[in-house]
Amino acid sequence: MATWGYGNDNGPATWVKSFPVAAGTRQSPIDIVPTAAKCDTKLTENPLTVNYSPEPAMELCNPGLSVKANIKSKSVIKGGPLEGEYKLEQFHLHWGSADKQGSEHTLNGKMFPAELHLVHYNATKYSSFGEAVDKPDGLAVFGIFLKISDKPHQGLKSLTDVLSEVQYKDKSINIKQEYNPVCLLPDNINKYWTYLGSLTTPPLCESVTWIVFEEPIEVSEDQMKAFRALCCGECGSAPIVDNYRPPLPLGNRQLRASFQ
Ligand SMILES: Cc1cc(=S)c(O)co1
Ligand SMILES: [Zn+2]
Repeated sequence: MATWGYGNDNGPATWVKSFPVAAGTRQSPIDIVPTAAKCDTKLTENPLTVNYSPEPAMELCNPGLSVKANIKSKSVIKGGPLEGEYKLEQFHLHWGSADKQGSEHTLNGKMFPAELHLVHYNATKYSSFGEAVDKPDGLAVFGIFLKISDKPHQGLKSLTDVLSEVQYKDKSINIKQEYNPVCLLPDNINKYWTYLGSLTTPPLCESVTWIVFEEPIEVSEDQMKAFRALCCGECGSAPIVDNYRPPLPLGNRQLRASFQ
C-alpha cells in the first residue's frame, strides 16, 4: 500500500481511499470563525489546568513527516472541556514551505506559518495511548499557532538548535537538560476554542477533543528554517514542508469558546 503523505499522489485528498473516516463528520482541522463560536461559561467554571513535569532526557525524533518529542514523565491536564485527567504522550508540529502557510487550523481563513500539537490521552479511562487513540473521548490535543517575530522562542530553541541531529528519517536524540514542555504554552491558556474532531493524519481517528489557543507563540525565521531543513528520508531526500491537512467542514458540530 502506498504510504500516505502530503504529495500530489499521496496527499490529504487521497487519504479517504485507505482511511474512509477521512469523509467522516468529526474530522480535523477546521477553520475557526470566532464569531460563530458559542461562549460557554461551563469552560471557565472548571478552568483548564496544566500540570506538566520536566523530562529528564526527552527523546526527539524524525518519523519522516514531522518532528516529534516522546514524553515519559507524568504531565497531565484536566478541566475545561475535559472529563478526567489526560496524560501528555507526545508533541509535534506541522509547518509550511513559506510563512504564508503551514498551520492546520485556520483563523477566519488565515493560515499561520506553523502549528504545534501536544497530544494527550484519557488516562482516567484508558491504560495507554494505543488503547485511547480510537475512542471518542480518548484524546485531547492542544493546538498552538506559531507566528514569526524577530526573537527566537526560547522554549523551542532547545529543540531547533539540535534539529540538524535528527535531519534524516528515523534519527532520534535525547534532549539532555531537564525539559519542561510547559515552556511551549502561550502565556494565556484561558482563551481557547474547543470542538470534537480527529487526528489530522492517518488513521484520522475521530477521538480528539481539540483545544486551540487564541494566543500564538512567537518564533524566529531562523527557527522556521530549521524545521524546513528536516528531511523526509535519508540524505538527499525531500525536505519536510507543507505537512498540513487543509480544513474540513465543521458540519453540525458546535465550536465553543472559553472567552467572549
Ligand atoms: C496522534 C497524532 C495526532 C496528530 S494531530 C498528528 O498530526 C499525528 O499523530
Ligand atoms: Zn498534528
